Amino acid sequence: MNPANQGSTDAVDSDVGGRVRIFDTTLRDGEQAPGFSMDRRAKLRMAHALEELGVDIIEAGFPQASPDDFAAVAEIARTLKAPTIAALARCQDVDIDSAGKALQGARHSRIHLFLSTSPLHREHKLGKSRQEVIDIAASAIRRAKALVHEVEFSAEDALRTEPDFLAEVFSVAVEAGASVLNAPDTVGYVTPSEIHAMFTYLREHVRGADKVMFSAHCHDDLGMAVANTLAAISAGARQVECTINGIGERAGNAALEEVVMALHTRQPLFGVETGIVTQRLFPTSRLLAEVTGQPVPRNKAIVGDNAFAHESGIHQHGMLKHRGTYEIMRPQDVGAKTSLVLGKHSGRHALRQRLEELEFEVDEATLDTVFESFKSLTDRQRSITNDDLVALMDKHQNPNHTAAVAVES
Ligand SMILES: CC(=O)SCCNC(=O)CCNC(=O)[C@H](O)C(C)(C)COP(=O)(O)OP(=O)(O)OC[C@H]1O[C@@H](n2cnc3c(N)ncnc32)[C@H](O)[C@@H]1OP(=O)(O)O
Ligand SMILES: CC(C)C(=O)C(=O)O
Repeated sequence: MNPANQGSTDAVDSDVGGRVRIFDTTLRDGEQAPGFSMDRRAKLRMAHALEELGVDIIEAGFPQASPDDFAAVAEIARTLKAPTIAALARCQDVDIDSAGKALQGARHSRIHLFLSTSPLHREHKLGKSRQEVIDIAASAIRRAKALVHEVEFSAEDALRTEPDFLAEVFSVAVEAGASVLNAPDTVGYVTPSEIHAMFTYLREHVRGADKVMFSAHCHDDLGMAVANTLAAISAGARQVECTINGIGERAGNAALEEVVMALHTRQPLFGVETGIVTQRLFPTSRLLAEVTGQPVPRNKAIVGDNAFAHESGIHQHGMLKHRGTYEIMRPQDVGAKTSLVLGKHSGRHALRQRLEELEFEVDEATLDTVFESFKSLTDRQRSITNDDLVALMDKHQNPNHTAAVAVES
């Protein structure tokens, strides 16, 4: 086993910074959302890409969900070398045994057990008392522990659970052998200050807290999944569960690329590192879009087409003087490129720069004239290509040339 991948070996201490483990659940929580399911072949392709990206743990699926998911987890477990491979299981023997079997070939294996702890879920979903929840969790952890290298226990709906009861469930989970304790915000309900307070409380009140790793798993129902994940890290979480492009149940999970680049870009603020090869973020995002057939929204942070694109003249002028005026990350650090898109909002500086790139010599008078034609064209056309510019210049230089007329019509 590679100690660097083992949850129990890295005691949590937010005050001294350290390494945050990236637990990718694109292939489990991500694929649970309508429209995102992946078959075994798609999962294997994504798993290889996630390994290249440098994630620490890949949650490959839920083996009890279907024969194909069992096969996908088993194949990923057999094939991948570096990351820990995790499989989800309810606290039921059938799920645990199935997960254990699927993970048999893995170099580093983890069963991820979950059981609801909030009053609402205890009463309406499980119909179990507090003590029954504790007993079921403990016996499931013991069973799982015999099958794999390590066990993660998730208290489903943790952030709506009474803190003292949650601390008790987690304390028993540690005694039973869990080495990672995940407190998910299952329904994306809390705010950053609330999740910070919960993780601080848990680290102070769980018996054996110093021997385990605390993990955050945040959903985006109120658009706070990434902010909440970062707040949990500030409170000592050293594993975070996230997905490529933020896909996942309902409004999704915390987007891996956003969490990682926030930690990277604001490193002095958070004082932690990840093992992510950030240059692989963009290609991995695009691969997911390809295998699921779900395009990435243009304005998506980090990996959307517009994340490093500038059309406004004032911004383009700033970018041409110093890219730091309008970009806080280097696009090449996430595997993307900057683009200055010419359109309705562009100004003379960007137009001149593009014309010079196209090897036109542009004096002020030419620029003024061509700029006027360019602006009229943008009222009819959303973006302007190099061919359009060549035609505009041709019309300017050869007013009687017929090819240029098409541009104006
Ligand atoms: C927060 C999360 O994301 S949890 C993960 C959710 N993901 C999924 O559900 C995807 C995969 N799921 C499936 O394919 C199916 O739900 C299966 C195969 C796991 C189970 O199917 P079924 O046996 O038909 O049960 P169904 O899904 O209708 O109901 C859930 C059952 O699990 C029980 N259950 C729910 N959570 C847990 C848990 N953590 N531990 C033990 N039992 C649980 C429910 O009480 C219910 O039990 P019941 O059948 O005795 O009433
Ligand atoms: C299984 C758990 C971690 C989960 O997905 C959730 O609570 O959202």
